[in-house]
Amino acid sequence: MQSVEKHRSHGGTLEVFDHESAVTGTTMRFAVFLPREAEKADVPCLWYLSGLTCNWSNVMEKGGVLKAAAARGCAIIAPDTSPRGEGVPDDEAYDLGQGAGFYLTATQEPWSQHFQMDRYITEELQALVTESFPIAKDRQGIFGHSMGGHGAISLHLKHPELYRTCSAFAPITAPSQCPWGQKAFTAYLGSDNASWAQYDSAILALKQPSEAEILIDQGLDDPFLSEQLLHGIFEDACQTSGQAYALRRQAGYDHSYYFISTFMDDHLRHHMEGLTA
Ligand SMILES: N[C@@H](CCC(=O)N[C@@H](CSC=O)C(=O)NCC(=O)O)C(=O)O
Repeated sequence: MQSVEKHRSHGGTLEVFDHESAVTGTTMRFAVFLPREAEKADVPCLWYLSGLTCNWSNVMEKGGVLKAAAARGCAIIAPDTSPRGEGVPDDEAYDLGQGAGFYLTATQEPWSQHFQMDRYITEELQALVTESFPIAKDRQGIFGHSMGGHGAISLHLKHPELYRTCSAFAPITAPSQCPWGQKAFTAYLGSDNASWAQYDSAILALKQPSEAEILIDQGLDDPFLSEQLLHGIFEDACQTSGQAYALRRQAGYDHSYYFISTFMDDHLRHHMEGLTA
């Protein structure tokens, strides 16, 4: 693991690392924010999964997460959204390939060799960061935005003991039924959509609800709302299964980091209340 940049921020430290991933077969980059409390004790940790086209920097630079995490004594881990580099397949479109890993294990060529983002995050990066940093393994949560909101909700529902708390900003909640998800799942998983259910948050919420309350903020002026995000399908699934959720419809807000940063502190509070209960 190699440090590529390090900054003091809000009394804590933001550091960016490269490491060789055996799971993706590439060099992967991620960022860690440690609050000042981490100098003396293990701290709770939130995993933030970003959306299409993003890497570690979007939330750290524009999300308002450093100030919020420092105020609550919480670590933040921001992985990349896909493997990258020469030899890694890509697509001309922004919503497939590099920057668009969809937090799943691809089974189809040419993607399957490198695109293993769920195992990378839940197994390899999990082991690396909990061995390397003062993180309380039993106080971890997960959140994310858009494609990363899909990742956060699906990984929480599949690993509720690991990620005890969950929230999302404008998540893709029913990827099997929206154009972004259908395109990615067809490419990565194949056209037989039986395998898609394991990565679909609405289906997971219906079939294997968790004991946590999932907080979602959704801007009502989000240009992707009606076609891609489909929170009504997720809400119906939660109501049927009993999955606890709080869906906050935010008038006037769009899909951007101006929206995310507005509600970031609410999400940190949601997680910290859940992790300290
Ligand atoms: N710019 C692209 C659209 C990509 C986009 O809007 N990405 C969002 C996430 S969308 C769902 O996962 C994002 O977070 N962008 C980065 C940012 O800093 O805002 C296009 O070509 O239309």
